[in-house]
Amino acid sequence: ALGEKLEAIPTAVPAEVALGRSSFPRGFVFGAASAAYQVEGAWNEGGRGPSIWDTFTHHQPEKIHGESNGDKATDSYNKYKEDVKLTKEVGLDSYRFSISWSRILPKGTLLGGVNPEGIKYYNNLINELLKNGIRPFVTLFHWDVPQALEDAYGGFRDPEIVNDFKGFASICFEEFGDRVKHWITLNEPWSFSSMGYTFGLHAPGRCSSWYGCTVGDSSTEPYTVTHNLILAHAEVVKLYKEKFQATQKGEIGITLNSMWYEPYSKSHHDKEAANRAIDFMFGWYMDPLVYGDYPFIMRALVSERLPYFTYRQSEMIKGSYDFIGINYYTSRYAQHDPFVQDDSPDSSYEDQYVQQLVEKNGIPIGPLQGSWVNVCPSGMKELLLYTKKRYNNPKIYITENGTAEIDKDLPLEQASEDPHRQDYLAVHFAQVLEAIREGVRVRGHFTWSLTDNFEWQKGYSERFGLAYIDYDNGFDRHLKTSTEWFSKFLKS
Ligand SMILES: OC[C@@H]1[C@@H](O)[C@H](O)[C@@H](O)c2nnnn21
Repeated sequence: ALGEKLEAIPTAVPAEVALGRSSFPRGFVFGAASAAYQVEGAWNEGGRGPSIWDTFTHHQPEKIHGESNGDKATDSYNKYKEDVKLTKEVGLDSYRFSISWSRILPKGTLLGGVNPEGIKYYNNLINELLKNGIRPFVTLFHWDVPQALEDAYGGFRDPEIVNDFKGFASICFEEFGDRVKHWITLNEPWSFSSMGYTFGLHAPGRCSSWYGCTVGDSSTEPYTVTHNLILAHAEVVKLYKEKFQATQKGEIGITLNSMWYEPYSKSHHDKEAANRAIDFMFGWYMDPLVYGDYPFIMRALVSERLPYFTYRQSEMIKGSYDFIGINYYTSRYAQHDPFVQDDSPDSSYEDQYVQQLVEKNGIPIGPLQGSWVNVCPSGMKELLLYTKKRYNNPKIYITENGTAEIDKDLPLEQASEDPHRQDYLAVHFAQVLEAIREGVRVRGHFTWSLTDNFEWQKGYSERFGLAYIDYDNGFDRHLKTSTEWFSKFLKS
């Protein structure tokens, strides 16, 4: 079938792959994505209050490549019209972006006051998109907790944040819901809780001392933070469905990231390890959303460190989505990591007893692009089929999928050449199409990212954009060569 043929040559897909958009179901949405802290800049302009990412990059600069930060990012706060123009030039249907919580509520709470300049900025962005026939897909939370809430009660470590997240969401639904019809509550709760609280590599930079942090506990905080994220998500969905959906007629969901896991060997133990790996990354969230509680294997292995939902909470969480957003980039081998006698609970990562490997017998699971994207298109299809089978075939948007190149300070001409991105997208489109033909209800695909941007702990060293940002020359935007193919694909 189409998928196999393309997958057989994952990095040399001919550009004329007959995979035009017309192969996809009518109405399938092709978009590109971004996130507030990674693109806006203007960190202390227009009334914006600080977020934990401003604090993290300013106070722990050594944790970020080149000690860089998102103070200016790609200056999208001032250049958003250029970004909308790029989206239109490529021929995309939709632009996924996130709203900066502390730009709308500088103190994080409704009581702290709404920032009118923040409301104005997002109205301008939404109106510019609609004027150009581009559909806004809006993420409410893409990791940028207002610092004021971190100071007041520890952010997502405290259930009080559920009410403040509801307050933020209610303002967004009221102010933008007449034009925004696709809402995502959270982006990647796994990344926020694991990178921020297990490994301490992302804001707020908390983890156990043996992971190198001065504050935090990798064995408990990721579970507490995840618990409050899930409750915050479900309360906001309840708010939208009770107060806004009937009149605004939009849809609301959540974005979860997951790798796909292949057993390292055919052994029973490694097959079990692959199941644990997907449960500790994807099931951690999908099981509560579909079945009302965490995966059994997590209950068994994490035990008293895994919080409980009340019956009412469980009922509220179950089915709290119109769609599931899936962010897929790459896959890993899963190898059983045996129990040892004096095992102490280290972290939400060690709790799964899985070695996640990139290579088997010295051969990578897929050719490496950027610093961590091993091109493994079959993993996209496997994850989609798994979601269909295990979680009652939900409506799905691929809310992120893309690849990167390491910044080599090349001249503009060379830096804009990205045949690897053309190959990457073509083979992943093929896998999505295969999954759709096997009954998976995929309704759209968003490429990460529209432009190069602030890549978190990697700073500006890794470029994921369809458009190149020339940080040395006025932050000019230049579409990369892959978009020549992408535009043809979207028109054919
Ligand atoms: O690393 C590239 C991108 C980040 O830039 C996004 O902010 C994040 O949602 C994500 N998840 N997986 N990969 N990504």
